Amino acid sequence: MYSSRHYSSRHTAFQSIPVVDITGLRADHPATRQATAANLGQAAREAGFFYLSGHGIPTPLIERLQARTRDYFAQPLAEKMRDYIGQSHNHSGYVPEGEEQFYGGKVDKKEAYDVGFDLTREPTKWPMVGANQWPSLPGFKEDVKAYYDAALALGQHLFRGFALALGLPETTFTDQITTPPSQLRLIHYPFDPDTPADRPGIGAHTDYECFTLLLPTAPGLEVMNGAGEWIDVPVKPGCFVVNIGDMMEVLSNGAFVATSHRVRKVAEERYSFPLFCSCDYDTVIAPVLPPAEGVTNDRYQPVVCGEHLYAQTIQTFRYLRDQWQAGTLALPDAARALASFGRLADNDEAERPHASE
Ligand SMILES: O=C(O)CCC(=O)C(=O)O
Ligand SMILES: [Fe+2]
Repeated sequence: MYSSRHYSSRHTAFQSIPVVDITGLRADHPATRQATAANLGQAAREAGFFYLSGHGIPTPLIERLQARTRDYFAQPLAEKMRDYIGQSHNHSGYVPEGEEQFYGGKVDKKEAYDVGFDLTREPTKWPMVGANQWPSLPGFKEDVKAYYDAALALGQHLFRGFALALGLPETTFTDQITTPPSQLRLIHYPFDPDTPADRPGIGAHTDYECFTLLLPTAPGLEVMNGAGEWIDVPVKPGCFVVNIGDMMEVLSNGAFVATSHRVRKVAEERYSFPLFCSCDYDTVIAPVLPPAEGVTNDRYQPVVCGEHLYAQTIQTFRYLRDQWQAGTLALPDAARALASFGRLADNDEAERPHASE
């Protein structure tokens, strides 16, 4: 879900992130939808990170998701490990602290439960799409699925908005989204005053997919602006946080840039719920526009959406990396080194890790 990288000089030196109300995306009148999409486009260009209001997801769905998540993580580790992600076929389940490791980074102080598009007619031909592993906790599956479905539908609205913002037919992306490898993570950042100050909740990274719809419960999230400064993203009641991911950067030929973000050591117990919105696994992601200003013609090469995601996941999740290093699992063709987007890719070649390391 993440690649690590620094900042993009194509963003402004914003000191807070903009708010975009997307109520107008549901309007019957095309001009209203277009005007709303223009606001989306501006936020995606200038910051790559914004609050989303007018999302339309009912509060009880969110409250039930949060309550189930609290109950789930309050269980003993041995109970949670019964649904360890390493025993699933579609990369779903419990992710204990230390399972994910990023290049050169400290181990994140977090645990998670990951679910994907719950495609129960198994087997599928895609490694990250299939039937989810669900814990036996009563109501968990129902409430998490209900939230997933609502958030995925919201994501489809945004995909239509981004298409308009890029000057494309409204259904350009949604035509390619039927069984996407879009993951919802339930993340728990435990509060532990003894954690060293430099051990983050999540180290700096960009997200791999097109965009992310995030619901946080407490402060701690920071985003890097175009001047390389870390800017606080406090919780804004009633709003989601949206950020542009790697695939949208490619699609827009650099007009929208995936934005680096991180979660610092938390000052209170924190939960957050990102839905990583992707196109279908086999979708070839290639620029749909001429290069943005300052972007060379060959900067963005076509990449198979799911392969990019899977390759990055193999390199960061211990259970997959072990299989890869043992030779029982191959990286997909599209494998790129981690951190191959944005400024790190432009300027810091020497820092970039390689898939073989
Ligand atoms: O917890 C958060 O607020 C951010 C999580 C995040 O960046 C991610 O999961 O990719
Ligand atoms: Fe992220």
